Amino acid sequence: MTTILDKIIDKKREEVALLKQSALTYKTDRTPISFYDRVVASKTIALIAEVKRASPSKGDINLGVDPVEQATIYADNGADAVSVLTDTPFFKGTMDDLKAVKENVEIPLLNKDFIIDEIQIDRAKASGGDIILLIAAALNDEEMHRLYRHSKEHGLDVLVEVHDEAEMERALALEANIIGINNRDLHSFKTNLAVTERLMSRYGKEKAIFVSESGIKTREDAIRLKEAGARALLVGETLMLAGDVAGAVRSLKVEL
Ligand SMILES: O=C(O)c1ccccc1NCC(=O)[C@H](O)[C@H](O)COP(=O)(O)O
Repeated sequence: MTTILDKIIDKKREEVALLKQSALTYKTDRTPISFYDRVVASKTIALIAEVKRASPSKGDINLGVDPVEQATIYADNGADAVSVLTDTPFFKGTMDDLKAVKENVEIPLLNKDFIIDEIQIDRAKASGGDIILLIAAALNDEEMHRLYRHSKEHGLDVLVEVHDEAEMERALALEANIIGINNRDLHSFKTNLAVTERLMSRYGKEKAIFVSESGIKTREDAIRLKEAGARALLVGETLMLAGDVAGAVRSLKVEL
């Protein structure tokens, strides 16, 4: 059965083909900021706070958001990284959002996109990204290894995202040091924090930093995921819809 991810990746292939045809090159000598080091040093659960205008599961979430204003509130209230969704067709984000946030915020930035080719990694780094995302469900082993190596050679952190045991085994075989467990089912779009609990109980917490992703709403959720062994949380919709964004960020930063 075709998932939304298959549709997104089909569109991404067109985007990558156009990028490769263009005369643009993505060279930069900047040194990315380490998210991994920040998490290891942190005494609280780390928070990756996301700028997310829209999504396939929810449609429009917050189209009027100013990414710089939102990211500044995140950073000023204790977020450890900002995730900027740069996919346009499905999430209504842009690479310009990432560049603008980079100019104004000093914590690490995750270029949240659907990476299938090295050129997107080079573009991410040149546009201010410090972390890139590799989604196990979208890549075969050869692609994951090649793209992981390319990112590491360029000094970037890599968040390797998994949904189930089989993908977790592949991420661990890669020796990924940051693994995201996505609580969102790609078929039904339903989120279930028990996915993190199930995978964390099966795989040793020592092998990587585990980030619980999607469907996180409250401080109680953060405590539950910390108790399951997660060292970091990735939160989008809850923060994009919060009346008090600063308070929402602070409430998720639970002590380890
Ligand atoms: O959010 C979606 O609808 C979605 C659908 C298909 C693939 C990816 C999707 N989201 C990307 C993400 O990983 C989330 O934006 C991120 O984990 C934050 O989730 P949330 O806090 O539930 O907004």
